[in-house]
Amino acid sequence: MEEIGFLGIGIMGKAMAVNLLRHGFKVTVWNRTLSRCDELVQHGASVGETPAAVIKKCKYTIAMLSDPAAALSVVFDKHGALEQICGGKGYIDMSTVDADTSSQISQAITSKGGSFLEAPVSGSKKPAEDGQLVILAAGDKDLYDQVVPAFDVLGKKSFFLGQIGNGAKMKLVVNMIMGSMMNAFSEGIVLADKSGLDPHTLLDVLDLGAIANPMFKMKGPAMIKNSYPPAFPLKHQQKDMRLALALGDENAVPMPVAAAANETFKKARSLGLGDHDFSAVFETLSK
Ligand SMILES: NC(=O)C1=CN([C@@H]2O[C@H](COP(=O)(O)OP(=O)(O)OC[C@H]3O[C@@H](n4cnc5c(N)ncnc54)[C@H](OP(=O)(O)O)[C@@H]3O)[C@@H](O)[C@H]2O)C=CC1
Ligand SMILES: O=CCCC(=O)O
Repeated sequence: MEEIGFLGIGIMGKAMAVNLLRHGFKVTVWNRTLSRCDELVQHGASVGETPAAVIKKCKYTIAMLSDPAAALSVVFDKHGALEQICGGKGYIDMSTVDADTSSQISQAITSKGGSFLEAPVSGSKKPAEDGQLVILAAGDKDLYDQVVPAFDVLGKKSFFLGQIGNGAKMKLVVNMIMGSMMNAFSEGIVLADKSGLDPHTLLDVLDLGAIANPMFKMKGPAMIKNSYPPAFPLKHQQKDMRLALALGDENAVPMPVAAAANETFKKARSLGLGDHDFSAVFETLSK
């Protein structure tokens, strides 16, 4: 494959770009806080001074940015991706955003002759480091076929879900379920503890039953120790609950459980826990 551009070297972007470099891809990176690119240079990356400079250099550019405002800013602002996008170039936004944001970016890119894929991912820091993400792509099928070699490095499975918006919606549905589950899990740990049970035994019992899952297994022991090293920042989980609730609103789907979960994530943000892992929502219940 040609050289790949990578915009956004946060928790996920860094792990994904390093993974591409490890597998022999040439990668040019950009990050708003440019100094965060230094570590990538040590892994063999080149640095672009602006998103436009990266697009100019690379046939394909991936973006992995925090939220809709960031995704739009990197495309539309001065020295943004749109300034250099043209026929023959592909832009792949892997950030978690809503379908409307993705459509706006798609329309802008394609109106300049470029091709566009949205491709949000399921899986967190460790799966990103291990190339075990689940990729939820939608948009330009030709571009999808061209970037499969990169997706094969980044993920264990890619889905092509059809028209723009379907990847974004699938991702929001998955994260809405995850956020609600994290709240129920947190309540369960607190209930076990306060009613005189050993929370570690609860984890063992859960792990042997029908609701066993990697999230409970991975995060439970740290939560019991009130430790929340950020893999998936809580502020991003709350953003995803908010966007999923808006999708529910558009489609007249009642979501009382997700709405309650969103409130606890908001409460956690108000307590200054936004940059902790989303499992820190536990703090709102255990205090
Ligand atoms: N962490 C996870 O487990 C997962 C995260 N996601 C999604 O992936 C995306 C990235 O997440 P993650 O890496 O965890 O987040 P981080 O907060 O670690 O990184 C966010 C990135 O976005 C950049 N950014 C933020 N605002 C702007 C802006 N206005 N203009 C330009 N760049 C900006 C940051 O730059 P700077 O360094 O300058 O702040 C940074 O590169 C999010 O959409 C998240 O929901 C999806 C799956 C899993
Ligand atoms: O968007 C973040 C997803 C985190 C995960 O799937 O573990």
